Amino acid sequence: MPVFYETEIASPLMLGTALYPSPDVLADAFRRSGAGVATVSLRRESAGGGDFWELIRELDIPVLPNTAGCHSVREAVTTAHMAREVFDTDWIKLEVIGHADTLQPDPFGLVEAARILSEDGFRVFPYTTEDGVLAGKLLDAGCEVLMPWGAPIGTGRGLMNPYGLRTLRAQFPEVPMVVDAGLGLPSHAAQVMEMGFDAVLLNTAVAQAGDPAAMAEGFALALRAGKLAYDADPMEPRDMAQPSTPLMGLAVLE
Ligand SMILES: CC(=O)[C@@H](O)[C@H](O)COP(=O)(O)O
Repeated sequence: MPVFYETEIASPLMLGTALYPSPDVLADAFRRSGAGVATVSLRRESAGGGDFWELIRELDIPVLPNTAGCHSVREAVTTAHMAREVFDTDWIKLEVIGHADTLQPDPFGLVEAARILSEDGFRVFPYTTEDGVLAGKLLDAGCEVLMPWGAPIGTGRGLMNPYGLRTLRAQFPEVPMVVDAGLGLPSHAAQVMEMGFDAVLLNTAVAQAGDPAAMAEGFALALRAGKLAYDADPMEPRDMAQPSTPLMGLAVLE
């Protein structure tokens, strides 16, 4: 199972806690999928109050607070400090949004905030793009985990740039990596694991499904299938057809 900052988590499924139709549905989705980490937003916690925190505590899994909605380094750093106090963890999923429409990360702000927070003892999980140069800068800034995007948050489009993600995975084979955001279907999660990534983080695809608990379980099964396939050393695709049935014993027609 994936290890992040010396902590092994019970499942490669990291699940967000926003957008569910009710707290009971949220709890069902977590239980049925056996998700390994719950991501929470400080803003959500502020709005939901003590009941929400109680619900998360009852899940009894590690909590990864995030700086969702932060558009500047200052805002993200301040939010991370507040989250550390509220959730009593030094883990922080760092989002510094650079574009209001696409919610694309701001690479410059992200690196700066990652450095400030790492120096202050945070264990940073940066939400980033699949850019390998940016990844190297984040590692230099103190990050020991990377969270490249699959597609923009909330789109459910699956992997926009599989080639870029594969390249990133190959460039830093020892770094734990979580593909975060934009996944819409369990098959997208299987694809991530087949590429050798360690985990996925998703929210909208489960929370907005007609049956969130069933969809969460579907993702959990797909992650397992993808990981099994990756570990089983899959065949290389080839261009030319090659018969899978031996030709020996074939009838000869004159
Ligand atoms: C929950 C959380 O952290 C989101 O910001 C995350 O990026 C998930 O994205 P999707 O909602 O697209 O799965």
